[in-house]
Amino acid sequence: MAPLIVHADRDRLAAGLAALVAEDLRAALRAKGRASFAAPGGTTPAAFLSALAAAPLDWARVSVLPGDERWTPPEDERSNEAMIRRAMAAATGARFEPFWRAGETPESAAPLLSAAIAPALPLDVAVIGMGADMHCASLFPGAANLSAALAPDAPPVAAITAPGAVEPRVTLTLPALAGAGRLYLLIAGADKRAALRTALGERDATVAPVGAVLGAARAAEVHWAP
Ligand SMILES: O=C(O)[C@H](O)[C@@H](O)[C@H](O)[C@H](O)COP(=O)(O)O
Repeated sequence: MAPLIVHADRDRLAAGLAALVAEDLRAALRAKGRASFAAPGGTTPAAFLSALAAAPLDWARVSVLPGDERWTPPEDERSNEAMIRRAMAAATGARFEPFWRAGETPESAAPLLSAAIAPALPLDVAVIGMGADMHCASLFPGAANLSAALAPDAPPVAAITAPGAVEPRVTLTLPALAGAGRLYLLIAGADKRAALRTALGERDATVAPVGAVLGAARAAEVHWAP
């Protein structure tokens, strides 16, 4: 069971998790001379990512990739790549490895991306968000291809589209996320804490993908603030 760390407020959540992740990345740099970090999408993580980017790190040796991407160009405000680059602008020299590929579909890009990120695996750190529907990354309940993306032998990146989604997506799969040296779930608000409680009691991985990912993780923590 992943421990739940409760922070007094969202500022302390962002700062506290950033300090932990920065130390994880420094440890990887000391051990291997390089590090890899999968950043969360959505709206919650911007403060965390900005605080992390301000940490004194040799960012030129850190690969930063999105945990998932809405399949839209980085010029689009919905792009996770754009949000991550903006929030992490202070991480001078960080090696961003975006998922968006012009001229490709999620289906055609996924195997290319699996091959491209292979040298960065296992990830040193992955941080994911969660929706009230118990998805994480783009592992959405009810999505076509979800079971394949949750399989222990899934390739690192899969194409996946949530029912009624604005756009198709690509996502890191369960083995890529769970195989990270450190996996952190970053959530805020009472609704998500309640959804997490439900997810931890749900045995069907396709109903609660976040529960399956946390349950399979090498080392996971949940960080939450009201
Ligand atoms: O592209 C996305 O939005 C992410 O894939 C998604 O998993 C996100 O992390 C959660 O939905 C939480 O999003 P919020 O932080 O906006 O609530």
